[in-house]
Amino acid sequence: MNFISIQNIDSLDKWVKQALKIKKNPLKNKKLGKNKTLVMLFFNASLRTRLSTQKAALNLGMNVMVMNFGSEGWTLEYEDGAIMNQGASEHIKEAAAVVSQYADIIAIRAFAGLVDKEKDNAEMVISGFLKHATVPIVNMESATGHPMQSLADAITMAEHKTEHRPKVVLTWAPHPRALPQAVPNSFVEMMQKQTEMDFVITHPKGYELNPEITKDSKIEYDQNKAFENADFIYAKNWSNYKEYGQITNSDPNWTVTADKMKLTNNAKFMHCLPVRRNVIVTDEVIDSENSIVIEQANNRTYSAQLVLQTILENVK
Ligand SMILES: NCCC[C@H](NC(=O)CCC(=O)O)C(=O)O
Ligand SMILES: NC(=O)OP(=O)(O)O
Repeated sequence: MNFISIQNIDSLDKWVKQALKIKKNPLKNKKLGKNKTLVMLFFNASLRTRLSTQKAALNLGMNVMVMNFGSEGWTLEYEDGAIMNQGASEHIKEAAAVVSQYADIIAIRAFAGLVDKEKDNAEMVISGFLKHATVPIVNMESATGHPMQSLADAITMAEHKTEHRPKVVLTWAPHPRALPQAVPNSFVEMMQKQTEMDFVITHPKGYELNPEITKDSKIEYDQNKAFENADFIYAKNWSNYKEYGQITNSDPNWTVTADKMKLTNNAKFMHCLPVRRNVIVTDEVIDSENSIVIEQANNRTYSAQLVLQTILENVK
């Protein structure tokens, strides 16, 4: 069993309930991972994913090895039949097979390059490991998805359940750098599995995410209108998908402000972090009582622990 996408979750409701159970007693399965090793390979920077996934593995009694592959590993070749007389030192065939000798589970972070859409959609790194590793693979944010984040988001929303059917808004906000679509993609896929919530995406015209992912999810181009009566505001920047990887809008009017939050039904503010203060969201909003970003980050541990536990139970 691998955990690559939100589509690997059979019943979101069941998974969220299980994660909340783990949260109540995180050391209950301390023996499950005994003598099992998690190898985490990072091709990009991380704070939450690295520490929460490691913590989750330790809660399960696993051994953990972490490698910053992007800066410390050999440059990998992914193309079959490549004549390797250029920059890459090692082929994914050997690299994935070798890591599998030391690991019972391999977790990988490999962001989108945001230059070549086809290449990013093909998930070169994750696909390479899936093909050539001999142990389960876990996605710690790939080119097109960040499912452990969205599972943590689902857990966090369940803990802040409203009495009425909640309205959840995913809002684009400006950012000085071109960012991947992975987080919003997985958030949208997770929300499509929420039968008890209303969901609206708001972003400037032209910032549509991959339509194969958004499908018939509602888009409202007027951010103020989208915010009306919202119970959860989930802010995230992403770069343009059509004009792939470009920043075509940096309008500060899209920043989440206290005035905008006043349009909502006293909504909770969410963001996966790291966040650019006073660009994505004002200090006033992120420092307010309605901000649940730290709880969200805390739930990354239980999201990861459920994923690792499910895999360990499957390989037993
Ligand atoms: N894992 C959570 C988000 C990671 C990444 N954000 C970033 O790269 C922000 C970097 C910055 O703000 O400089 C993203 O959007 O996918
Ligand atoms: N939210 C998240 O994935 O954070 P890191 O990038 O710091 O791991």
